[in-house]
Amino acid sequence: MASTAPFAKMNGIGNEIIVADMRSRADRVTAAAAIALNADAATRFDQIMAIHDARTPGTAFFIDILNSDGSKAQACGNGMRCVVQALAAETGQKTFTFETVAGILNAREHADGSISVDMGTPRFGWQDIPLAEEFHDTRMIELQIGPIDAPVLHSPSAVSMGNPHAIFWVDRDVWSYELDRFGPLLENHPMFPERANITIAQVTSPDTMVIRTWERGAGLTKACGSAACASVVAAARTNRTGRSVSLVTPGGGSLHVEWRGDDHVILTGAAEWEFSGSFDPSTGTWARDTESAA
Ligand SMILES: N[C@H](CCC[C@H](N)C(=O)O)C(=O)O
Repeated sequence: MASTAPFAKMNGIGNEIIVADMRSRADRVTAAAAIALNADAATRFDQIMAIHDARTPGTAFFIDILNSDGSKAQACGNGMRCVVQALAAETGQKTFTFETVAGILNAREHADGSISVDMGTPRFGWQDIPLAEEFHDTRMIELQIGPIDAPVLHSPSAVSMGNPHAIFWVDRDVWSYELDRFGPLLENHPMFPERANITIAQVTSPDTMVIRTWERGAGLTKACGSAACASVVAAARTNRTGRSVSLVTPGGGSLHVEWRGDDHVILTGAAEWEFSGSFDPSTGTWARDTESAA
């Protein structure tokens, strides 16, 4: 058995996050540990954000991201805010430079407690997302679900925010779609060789949007930060909104996304600590800290 590592159960406007402190150790959180933690109602999560020692000069930490099915994710905006809040509380520092498999990213905690994460630059090339077929223009790709002559969802925009996203535009309330039924089919559609995060988005004004996301490797979640970023970028690219948009997510929380003139996408929102404990990164066996809140 590996020695235990501290963790904090947190959430980013309802996106269920475990921040694991893997500093000063060489092992990684295993897929088996992720699956075991997710099987326990008390530690059920959408992503584990594992903080490792830096491996590149100029960065403070390397962050490894796991989905609840044990697979790896390249980006997790809501989880990054939880990491920032945990590290800011520990160190008093307000700005951080992280490395993930998708590259370097900067984040900052503001005086009001909200946190902004620079999610980097979006990519639109079909090979970058990736898609299985060549599409010259990924603002709208050919993909539909439901009856062939009356599809329920069709013609999504596709975007990479380091991870693959498809955004289906809808006119009706996002709750009126059976995302729990269509999500798994679309996530695993042959169009997406690395699977995809599936979002339905209703634009409500040039600077507001409501989204619901079926996450790759995690299923329906209360919020998905990279999907919020992908949705705003795709909405701006298709002239549905401007480049600065507030989003409402199923957790009831709100996120703000700005696609800056320098092409970087900035995600801003809250993060919340729930309880702390320690766990075995190889098996997922865990215990709550006795002084930790319920
Ligand atoms: N909840 C995350 C996204 C996780 C994406 C993950 N499901 C993937 O496999 O790409 C967020 O806030 O950005």
